[in-house]
Amino acid sequence: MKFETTPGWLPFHPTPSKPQLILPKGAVDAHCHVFGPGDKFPYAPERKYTPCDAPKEKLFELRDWLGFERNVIVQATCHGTDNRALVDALISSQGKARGVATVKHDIDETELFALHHAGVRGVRFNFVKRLVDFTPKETLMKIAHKIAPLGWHIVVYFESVDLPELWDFFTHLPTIVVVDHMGRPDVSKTVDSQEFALFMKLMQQHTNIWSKVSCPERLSKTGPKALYGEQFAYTDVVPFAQRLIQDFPDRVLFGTDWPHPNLKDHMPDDGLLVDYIAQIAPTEQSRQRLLVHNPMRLYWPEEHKKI
Ligand SMILES: O=C(O)/C=C(\CC(=O)C(=O)O)C(=O)O
Repeated sequence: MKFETTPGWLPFHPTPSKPQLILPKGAVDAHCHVFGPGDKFPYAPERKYTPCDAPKEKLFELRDWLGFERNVIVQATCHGTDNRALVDALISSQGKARGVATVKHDIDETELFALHHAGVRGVRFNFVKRLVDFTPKETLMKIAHKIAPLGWHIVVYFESVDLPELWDFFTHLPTIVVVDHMGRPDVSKTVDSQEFALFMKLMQQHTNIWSKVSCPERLSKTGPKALYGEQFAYTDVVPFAQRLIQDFPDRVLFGTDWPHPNLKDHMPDDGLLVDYIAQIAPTEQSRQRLLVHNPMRLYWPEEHKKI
């Protein structure tokens, strides 16, 4: 099937620069997506946007160019609960990718085992209203209890203003919970604002909750943008990521978010996004934890034990 992208869709950067930052050996890009290609893996009828194709080959090329060794591929809402593109990418990665799927509450054991076998290690619950229709919390809790025995975790994506309402649900989940993009703070408020303090409290009180310190390009209001060689991009987001890395060094992950769906303003140079990591994790030790130790513990525990 042929798909028209959402009007104004920004395609991923065609020629990312080579990062100046040399990533540690074994670095994991812990948040990225594959889209389609639509003629092989059609986009879901219930989707809220139609992206440009971003196939596995491009993702793996980018992984090698940027200096990552592995990917965690996260199911995006444009593919709904059809995980075929994700599974195909995981299988062709030859063990270098693990996945986070989106599943229906009535998924059976055989389907779950097949996903596990392909490399899926978690499910994603998306609460961002522009991206998904509402699913009752009881339904999500049912899924949570179904996947918990597999040792999987749950990735949650929400807007910071919705955290108070979601608090009880999150804190009753039976697995590790990974929050996408720092819970999307409003970075025009300070890192000490009530809003971010609530997120910090969530992390302090619940040691099963982790955070991705990803997506400065989505959260930044004042830039500067990761374009044209900028080595100090998105400075308004840096204090938020720094605070999380400092206070919870063993529960943070970083991902590029390639191919950056739904950006309206600009498309970052992924090489410069990698250089951004030097601002939030300035020491080799902090980068080792953020990019190797933590994601390996969560996604490749069997190998992590050997490191
Ligand atoms: O890529 C991301 O993490 C963020 C997205 C897309 C998304 O999450 C999805 O479609 O599932 C966004 O904010 O539009």
